[in-house]
Amino acid sequence: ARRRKLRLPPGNYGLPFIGETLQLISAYKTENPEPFMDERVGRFGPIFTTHVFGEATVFSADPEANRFILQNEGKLFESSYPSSISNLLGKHSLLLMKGSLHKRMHSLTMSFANSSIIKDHLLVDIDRLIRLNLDSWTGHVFLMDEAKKITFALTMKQLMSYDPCDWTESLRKEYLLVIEGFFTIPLPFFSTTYNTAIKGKVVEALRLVVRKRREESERGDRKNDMLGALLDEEGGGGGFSDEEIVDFLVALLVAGYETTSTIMTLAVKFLTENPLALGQLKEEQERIRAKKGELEALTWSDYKSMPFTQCVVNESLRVGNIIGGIFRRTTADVHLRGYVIPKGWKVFASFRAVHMNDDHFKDARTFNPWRWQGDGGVACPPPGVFTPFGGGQRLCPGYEIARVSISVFLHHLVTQFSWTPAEEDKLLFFPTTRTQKKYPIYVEKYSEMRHVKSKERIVKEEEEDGSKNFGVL
Ligand code: HEM
Repeated sequence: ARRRKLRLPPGNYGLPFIGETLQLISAYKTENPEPFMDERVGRFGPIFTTHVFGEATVFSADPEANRFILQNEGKLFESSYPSSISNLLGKHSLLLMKGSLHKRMHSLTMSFANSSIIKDHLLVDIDRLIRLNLDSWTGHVFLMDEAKKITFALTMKQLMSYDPCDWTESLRKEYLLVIEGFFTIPLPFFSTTYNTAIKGKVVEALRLVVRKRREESERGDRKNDMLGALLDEEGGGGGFSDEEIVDFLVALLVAGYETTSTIMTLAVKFLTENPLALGQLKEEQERIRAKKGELEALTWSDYKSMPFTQCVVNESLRVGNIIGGIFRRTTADVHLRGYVIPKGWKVFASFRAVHMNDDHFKDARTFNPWRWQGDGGVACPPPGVFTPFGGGQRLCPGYEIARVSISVFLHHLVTQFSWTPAEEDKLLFFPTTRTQKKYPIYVEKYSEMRHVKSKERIVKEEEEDGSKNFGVL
């Protein structure tokens, strides 16, 4: 038999140094970034080589290869983030940890956010905090901004037991500066020092929280949140410094903030554009609400009886591609689907390319939640085909919390409000997936439509409320 010569995947390196970076970026700045992958997959096949962000990189648009990459984390591959992202996250974040420390901390985070914990106590707060946010909606709302407030409130509660207050709101504003500063730099992969300066304030605020909680914990006062778990972990032989704990918390905040809030926004956008799907989801949610009192919180069994909503969440994750793929570096020569990738090379497993491929999802580029309807539940595609939360040792520890938060949000939104888009808004994918105008909508609350009040009553209430509304000005 002829010996097959092992070789690098075929591809183009583009211009010296910048390679094909500009082509990649300009594709992702449009509503339809697919051609960048399509052209290369068409010419070279689903595994090809390119040169982006200063380095030769093997791209995979192949579900089996993606699965192999995810499953061999820590063996043949390790996660590899550009220095700008490492700076943003801090080196003690879960995303940047490696080896046995990563294993231990990943499972600690997973166990903190697993379904029995959500069922047990996180769900009540998720329900309450989402409702609290929606209570303030009137008239014109930027959905993306509200979704971000919600996500921040949920995360602050889950990480360190803080309810929304002036302090959390000012922390959120500082935090926004960090994140927005980071993502408005045109080439985030090259930026370095800018973020560290503003990040300082967020870090400083959290350091005070950690110090206080450490004292409380030493006095035996323990709280049942992520920070509590990190402080307790010390007993397990770890002994994290305040610095390490703060880094760890900030990275959880970063990882969950944009992702969850963007999916909330996109799900609403997709539903608005698909009245049939919205109608079916609304019917499902109204059926659940009809069995409960108006103010009663959703329970785990309510959450488990929303199959169509789960189809909508899946489909929003599939089409939204919040995390388009993951970067890795080979730690040995890797044989992959007939090619060899040398040790030390960069690899990008594109989830987006698989999610948007007609071979794996019929009419992949249309939003169709019904495609997820399986026999008696939500369909489950073959391994490597649907990976919005990654997989393997770095599977997103927030995946269940994210799904629950989005579902609870959709429940309260559709049972309490009707809405119309205030402006046309479109999707962009660079530097992150988002809508251009933060998805502005006009909302109307059903309860206000149902119980039409008498005019005198409204005038009287306004008089009573007057001092409250204007007192602060
Ligand atoms: C829709 C929402 C979300 C999406 C689409 C998402 C997606 C992902 C993906 C694809 C990864 C894998 C990264 C890799 O392999 O390099 C990941 C990791 C991670 N996610 Fe999420 N995520 C979401 C929400 C959250 C939330 C709410 C949290 C916070 C609890 C969170 C925390 C993390 C952390 C800490 C990691 C790093 C895990 C590790 O490296 O071991 N994510 N996420």
